[in-house]
Amino acid sequence: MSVKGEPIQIVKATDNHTFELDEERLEEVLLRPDVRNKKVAVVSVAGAFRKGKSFLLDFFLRYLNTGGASDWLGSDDEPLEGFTWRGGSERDTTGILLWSEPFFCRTQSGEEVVILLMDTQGAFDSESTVRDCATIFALSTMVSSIQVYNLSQNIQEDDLQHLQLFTEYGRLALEDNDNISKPFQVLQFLVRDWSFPYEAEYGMSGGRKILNKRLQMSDKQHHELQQIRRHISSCFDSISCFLMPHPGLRVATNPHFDGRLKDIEPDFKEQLQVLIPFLLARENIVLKEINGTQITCQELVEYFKAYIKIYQGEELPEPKTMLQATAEANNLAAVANSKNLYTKNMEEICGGEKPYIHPELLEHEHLKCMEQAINLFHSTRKMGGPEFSRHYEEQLQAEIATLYENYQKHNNGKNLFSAARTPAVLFTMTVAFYVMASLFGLIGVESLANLANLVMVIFLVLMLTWFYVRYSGEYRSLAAHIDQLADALWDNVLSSIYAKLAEQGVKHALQQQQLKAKRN
Ligand SMILES: Nc1nc2c(ncn2[C@@H]2O[C@H](COP(=O)(O)OP(=O)(O)OP(=O)(O)O)[C@@H](O)[C@H]2O)c(=O)[nH]1
Ligand SMILES: [Mg+2]
Repeated sequence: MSVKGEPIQIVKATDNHTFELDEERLEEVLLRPDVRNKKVAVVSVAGAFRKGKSFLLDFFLRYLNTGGASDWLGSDDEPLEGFTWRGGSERDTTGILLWSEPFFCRTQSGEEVVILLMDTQGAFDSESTVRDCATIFALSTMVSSIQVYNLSQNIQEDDLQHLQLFTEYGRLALEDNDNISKPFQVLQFLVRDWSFPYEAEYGMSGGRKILNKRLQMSDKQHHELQQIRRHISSCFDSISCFLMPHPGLRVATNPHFDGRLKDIEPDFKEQLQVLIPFLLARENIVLKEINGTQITCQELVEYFKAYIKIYQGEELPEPKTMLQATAEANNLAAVANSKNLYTKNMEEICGGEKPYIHPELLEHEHLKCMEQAINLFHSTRKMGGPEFSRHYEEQLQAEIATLYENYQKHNNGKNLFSAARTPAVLFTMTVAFYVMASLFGLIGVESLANLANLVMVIFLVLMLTWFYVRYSGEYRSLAAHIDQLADALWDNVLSSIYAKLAEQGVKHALQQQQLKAKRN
């Protein structure tokens, strides 16, 4: 008996690694008048590519299609149809698919609800980025009430690591992340081709045994292992595991196998009859809840639209491969270390308590410290290779440039003359005119001596006024005018005289340094 309906692609992968929601087709299914106001259960199967996800979903279809009748598994000679599945090593399913026919079922309270089946793109194929895989897994976990995590042969630590990464990507997208209620509902680990029934028997109880072992936490465990386990438990309301036997070599290797029951090992069929009712029987089905409230099909459409928008936007951080993330962390740590070395060396030269140093000398020291910092960056072992590190070296140089700018400003602030430039200029002018007045007096040119005296008094008065304004905080605009006058005098007259004197000083200091270096 063939199943009514067809798989419809509701989430499509585009060429530039983004996903698009086919709202029209989604609404065709979920906004049907007999469906839209009913509560909904969404069962999704996700995991690595080529591991029999679509194949399994077709048995889910058979079960729901017959309403769970005792002979739901079908006859021996019937090919398995529904979500497309096939043999081979290349990926098949892409994006997210939904079965076009919703299934109705009456819960124990007598309410009629809708069950939807969802097939997903397999993770870790050679065409998908980490972000693609994380998006599909996160999206399907967010909209489903039961997420079947399909694994091959065992639950390995890397399976848990990926689960952690993907669920974190999902949790990040949920706005009401209060960290108290768990963001997702049922997680069903499904281990395919379990080959150690003598250790843990097929089915639920063996699954529980393995799951307890894998998710067990102990004080002796490394912090990293504990953290993964804590994270996974904090994401799902309920977690269980089921161990599936191998379906037989004809299923796994025969290119002409079309899903007929007679080609499938009896153990596999037996366990299908345990697993599927456990997930889909009306007394077990879990309805989709968001923030603790059961939602209808119509509401699910809105959530779907909102969630996909988040993944299309730029606001979420990009999930990376392990090497990329580690290399990034290594390089950032090396940048921070090198920057610290620069700061430490520069602090010794021109830090808070150190006296003013001439700008040219400061630049000389800055270049020396920067070279040391960059050498340290080069000599630190980092993952990712030189190409990858180049970008971080540029970042280091930019950060050092900013630090240097601040040191320059700080150093200038320490220059007594620039801090007290106005009084110094006024004082210099007062003294200069006093000397001039005395000289003119000495050679008997009284009129010029009087003029110089007058100018000296004016400068003296300006200086006293400036001091008064600075002390009292009154007439501040007057002080600003005096500052302007002093600046003009400094720029046009005094600075060139001072610069000549300073140049001589710096030359002398550099010569001394070179001599010292030669002697050493
Ligand atoms: N070893 C093994 N093979 C299986 C099992 N179930 C199905 N297969 C075979 O695995 C192959 C792939 O099945 P699909 O259902 O297309 O796999 P999929 O996970 O949907 O693959 P993608 O859509 O590419 O992600 C088929 O040849 C199936 O016959 C199983 O439990 N164990
Ligand atoms: Mg598939």
